Amino acid sequence: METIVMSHPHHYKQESLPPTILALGYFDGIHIGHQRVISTAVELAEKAGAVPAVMSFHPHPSVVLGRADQNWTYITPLEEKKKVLESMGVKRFYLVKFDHDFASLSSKEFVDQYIIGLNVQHVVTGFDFSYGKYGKGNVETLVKESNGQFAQTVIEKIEKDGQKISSTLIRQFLKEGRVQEIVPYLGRRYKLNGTVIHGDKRGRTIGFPTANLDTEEYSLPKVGVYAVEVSIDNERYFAMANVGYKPTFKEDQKKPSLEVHIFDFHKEIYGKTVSVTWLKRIRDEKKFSGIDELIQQLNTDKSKTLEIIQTMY
Ligand SMILES: Cc1cc2nc3c(=O)[nH]c(=O)nc-3n(C[C@H](O)[C@H](O)[C@H](O)COP(=O)(O)O)c2cc1C
Ligand SMILES: Nc1ncnc2c1ncn2[C@@H]1O[C@H](COP(=O)(O)OP(=O)(O)OP(=O)(O)O)[C@@H](O)[C@H]1O
Repeated sequence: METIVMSHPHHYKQESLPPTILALGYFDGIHIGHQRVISTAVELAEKAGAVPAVMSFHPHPSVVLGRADQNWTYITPLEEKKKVLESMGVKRFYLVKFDHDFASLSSKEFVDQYIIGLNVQHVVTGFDFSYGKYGKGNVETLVKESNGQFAQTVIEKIEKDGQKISSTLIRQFLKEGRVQEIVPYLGRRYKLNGTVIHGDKRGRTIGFPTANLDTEEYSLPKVGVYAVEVSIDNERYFAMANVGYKPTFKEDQKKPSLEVHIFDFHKEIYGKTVSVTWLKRIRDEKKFSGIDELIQQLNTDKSKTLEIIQTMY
């Protein structure tokens, strides 16, 4: 998949571009609704002998327009999003730099400057796609504003249990620690990558060594303890994870951290990438009155995790 970065002001025009079918949207998570939009573009492109492409925006508009706090995180940060798109058969990824200049373009200017020059035959969006200043452009205006230069397919609302499947809903599930319930919305288990960093080296002294992970722009589920599966160098292991502040030992940690205790694993992995797949939430994080109490709880957590894993695999 080729990535083409588009920053403002933009006048991408190349006569030699092959006919393109373009799916449009932010697509954080690439959930079941997004998958329908994108796979429709891929299928249409296959039939027409055209190139399947996606246009997306970065960073998230909420960050740039100041609607989110400073610690905005993603379900699929950019690199993860690219991998998922590639696996779906997308061949071109138009990545628009989202900034104030871009956000102030009228809907017509967006179509003229960003889409018309790409030899787009057909656009695919969801029913509630909006674009341009104040989000004024919508599925009714898109083809009109191109003067009929491309065809359009609008995907109807994809719902589950009466709710629109959306990035917002999946974020809400993460916030509530409902990692298991995410699966039918996201279409897969929630997974994130982290780099192993140095912790306080206390875990090994209590018989539960942990890999402390820097998860950068990924969203963490609610503070607490979880059964997880991890993957390191393409090998899979079972593990239990703690998202939190380690209140038994620390009083001043500002942001929750993620650490995993991997069962039957003793390798040195500092600096490596660990991917964590979230299976089920076990309990809240607690402040224990001493190390022995914590150890006892960790043994219980381990039994519980193994039980959960047995019922799942
Ligand atoms: C499965 C699991 C559950 C944990 N639960 C708690 C907890 O409830 N309260 C707490 O203060 N720390 C908890 N911890 C964090 C431990 O305090 C931490 O692993 C230990 O202090 C080692 O930290 P270090 O890796 O920074 O050396 C938990 C860790 C794991 C792996
Ligand atoms: N459940 C859905 N059914 C059909 N189309 C959808 C669905 N969710 C998103 N889309 C479409 O996918 C594209 C990307 O949408 P967007 O990234 O805004 O997703 P979203 O999940 O609705 O996000 P948010 O929760 O942040 O509003 C848009 O064209 C949108 O209309």
